[in-house]
Amino acid sequence: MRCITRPGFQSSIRPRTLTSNQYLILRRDFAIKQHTTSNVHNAPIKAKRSSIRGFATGLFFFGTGWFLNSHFNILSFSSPESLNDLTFTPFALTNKETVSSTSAIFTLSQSHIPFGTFDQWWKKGVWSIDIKQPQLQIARAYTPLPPLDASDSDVLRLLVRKERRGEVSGYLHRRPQGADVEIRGPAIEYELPENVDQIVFLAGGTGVAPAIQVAYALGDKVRISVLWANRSREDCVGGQSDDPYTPGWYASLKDFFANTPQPRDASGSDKSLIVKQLDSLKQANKALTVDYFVDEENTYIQPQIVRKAVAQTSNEPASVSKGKKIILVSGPEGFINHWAGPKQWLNGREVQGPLGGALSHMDLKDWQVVKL
Ligand SMILES: Cc1cc2nc3c(=O)[nH]c(=O)nc-3n(C[C@H](O)[C@H](O)[C@H](O)COP(=O)(O)OP(=O)(O)OC[C@H]3O[C@@H](n4cnc5c(N)ncnc54)[C@H](O)[C@@H]3O)c2cc1C
Repeated sequence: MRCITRPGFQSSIRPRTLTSNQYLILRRDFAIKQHTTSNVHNAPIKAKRSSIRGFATGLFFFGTGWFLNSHFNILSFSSPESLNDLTFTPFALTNKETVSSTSAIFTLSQSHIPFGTFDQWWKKGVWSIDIKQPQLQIARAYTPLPPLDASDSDVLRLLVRKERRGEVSGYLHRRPQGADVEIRGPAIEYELPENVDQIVFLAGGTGVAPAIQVAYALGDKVRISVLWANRSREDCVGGQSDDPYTPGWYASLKDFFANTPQPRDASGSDKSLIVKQLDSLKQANKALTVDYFVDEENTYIQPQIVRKAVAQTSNEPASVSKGKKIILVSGPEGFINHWAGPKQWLNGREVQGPLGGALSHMDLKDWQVVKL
């Protein structure tokens, strides 16, 4: 191997004993340096003074900036505490409401958050924020639930399932009330097109949160059919389907022998918080329907149910329904894969990938499918 000496290193291999010529050259170098540097002996003192002055000036500007920012929020663009999609900012966990044995709604707020921070986001479509687990330095996305009324429009309410051995969901469920939680975002997951007029939403578990966002964003303008599947009834207590599904003879027979629990009627106070929010959205939009499917009750979303939902919402005369028709699929990976096929990774980004799964075998005509 050839050994190359880099120019910067050449001075370090200068011979220890100098010839008279070399000695003269060194002296000349020293003389030139002395000539070009005025008052060499005072230089360290001057440098020290100017660095103190620089430090004091820096301190003054930093202190003034910090004071203005913290007292008047003048420099909000540089505030380390304003919510942004690059750095994490602390929010306080102000409330935790149990929904079921595995999920809860967490309310996160910040006392100085500017009024109306999320107003624009509620109109866009589906959006999320990231929550950080600080010990492991990992983050996961969560989908805020729309406000119940004007009083909670500047807080974030998140429906979070506690995954078995899940790092971030477990961390969040362990946080005591009043503790800080670090947040980044918001980030748009799916922007609703302008001219949408029909939506069928297939939601699995906490995948109902984006369905609630969409229903809230569209108000009473659009026909929406939400088909919500859960493993157990405790996640959707009191949820009554608008179009009750009649199980086939096989499921009925299985129910009979397996003593399958039947859906309970629930009074308003027994209803799960999510069912209550869906009910209040239905009050605001008479064209919103919700159907509940529960694994432990042997009710599942079936292809014929999706076909029916698509046909129902398509029954408008062509002159009335000119807008887009969209099927949104949201939930755990397995749920999305089953209905629409897996998403794909392209150049480090997750993209839709081709339509697969059960929906690819249906004649969906002009319906567009979006995987969330
Ligand atoms: C855009 C978006 C929005 C979302 N919105 C919501 C929402 O509103 N609510 C919600 O609850 N979730 C939501 N999620 C899902 C959420 O981001 C997390 O993926 C979820 O909370 C699990 O994260 P975790 O860190 O708790 O689990 P992870 O630690 O990532 O674990 C995930 C799963 O892998 C298993 N696992 C982990 N380690 C091992 C191991 N060593 N061996 C075997 N199994 C293991 C765990 O048991 C768990 O089931 C959303 C996801 C996205 C992408």
